[in-house]
Amino acid sequence: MNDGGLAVVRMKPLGAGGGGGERSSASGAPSGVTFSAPKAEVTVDGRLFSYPSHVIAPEMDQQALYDAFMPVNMQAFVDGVNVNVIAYGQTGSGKTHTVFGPPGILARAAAGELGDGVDQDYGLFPRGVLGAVDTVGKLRQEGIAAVLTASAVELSIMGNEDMLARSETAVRRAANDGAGTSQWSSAALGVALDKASDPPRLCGMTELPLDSPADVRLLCGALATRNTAGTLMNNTSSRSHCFAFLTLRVLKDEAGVARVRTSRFQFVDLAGSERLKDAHGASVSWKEGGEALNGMLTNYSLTMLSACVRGLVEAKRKRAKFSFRAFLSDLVDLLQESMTGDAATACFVCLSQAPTNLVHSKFALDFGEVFAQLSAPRPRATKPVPLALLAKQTNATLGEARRALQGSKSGGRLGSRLSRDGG
Ligand SMILES: Nc1ncnc2c1ncn2[C@@H]1O[C@H](COP(=O)(O)OP(=O)(O)OP(=O)(O)O)[C@@H](O)[C@H]1O
Repeated sequence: MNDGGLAVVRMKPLGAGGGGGERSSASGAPSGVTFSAPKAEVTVDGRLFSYPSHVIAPEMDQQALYDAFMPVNMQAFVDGVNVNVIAYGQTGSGKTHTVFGPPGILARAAAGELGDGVDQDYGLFPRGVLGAVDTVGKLRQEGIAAVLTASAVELSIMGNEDMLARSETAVRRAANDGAGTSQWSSAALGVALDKASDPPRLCGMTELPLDSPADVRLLCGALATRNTAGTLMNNTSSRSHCFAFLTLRVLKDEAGVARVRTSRFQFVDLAGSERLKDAHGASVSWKEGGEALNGMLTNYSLTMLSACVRGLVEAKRKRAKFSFRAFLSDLVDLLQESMTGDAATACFVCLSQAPTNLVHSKFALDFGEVFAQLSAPRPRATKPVPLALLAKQTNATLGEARRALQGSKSGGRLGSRLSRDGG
């Protein structure tokens, strides 16, 4: 495994659960989906897809998946390269399972039920977090100054939500300390996209320093607040795109100048692509209307992503100019580095074998096919920034934040472990 996993298809086990389309597979109906892991091929409804670099058989467990694809990407991250791990696929096909684990696992981890080590059901992210914490500990033992932080953001129609700030509000509310009684609003916890930075970055989100098992539990608790809802296709369907970030800052001495190199690892659990009729039924009631609208707009951002990838591949073929500016979607901006090849990238197309899902399965494989034609990754380590400059910028940001908070009702009280990210 040395390409990091640019075009991987992961087959969901027949009848693995989740409701909806899987029921028919569980009952043993002919599925119309065949695959060969050794040949890395999938056939859906008679159409052969032979582009995948790997086809993951349903019996491959979470540990084996991590071992096959993640060490090379984790090493790149530690070496200063930005990395994106993306799960794409129709609703209920196993994206959240791949990135985070089965339903409820993060809440159990947050409650301390799973201990401080790697649980067998953990997906790529919790495993990556524990691996990164371990690595940073080793760097520190070698005398290298390194800081690892985590952030988590949901991209939804209500705006981009800071999951750590939201969960802290929830914790305060539960503790009934009187500080967090208001409902969430995007104005209070929203995270903006800074398009001026290169590449575009989310800013204004909480960064949680990861130093101890308690920090990892806090992070799991924040991710467990993911916005999910039951649909006809998945009992616990994620209704948003979820970005979980690890940021690593390492202090280096270069020719007598102290510099900080920053690399970012984005774990991306995309919301499911779905046909509204399949997910919500032919007649959507008022009660379900909000969810259906959410699904429609989520599909819109996925369509935008797909159009961008296709446009870029076509522009490269014709040697024409291409600009990301036309695509009005934070999702596109945040994944830009994967499209240009500047970030190390693993893309997992998750696939259901259920006969009722054949059309969706073909859509998902179509996306993977185009994505696989993007530039081969040629990731470079990010450029270290002088520590003095970073300190100046951070102080300026803190000053602005203080001024903005002056007079605000809450006084900007945040938990002692949380700090606001300046960008
Ligand atoms: N490889 C797998 N092994 C075992 N169970 C799986 C696997 N993939 C998915 N499942 C199970 O199938 C169900 C649906 O999966 P999951 O919620 O991850 O789908 P999803 O693609 O994230 O859906 P949505 O887009 O609707 O959020 C879950 O119960 C999950 O644990």
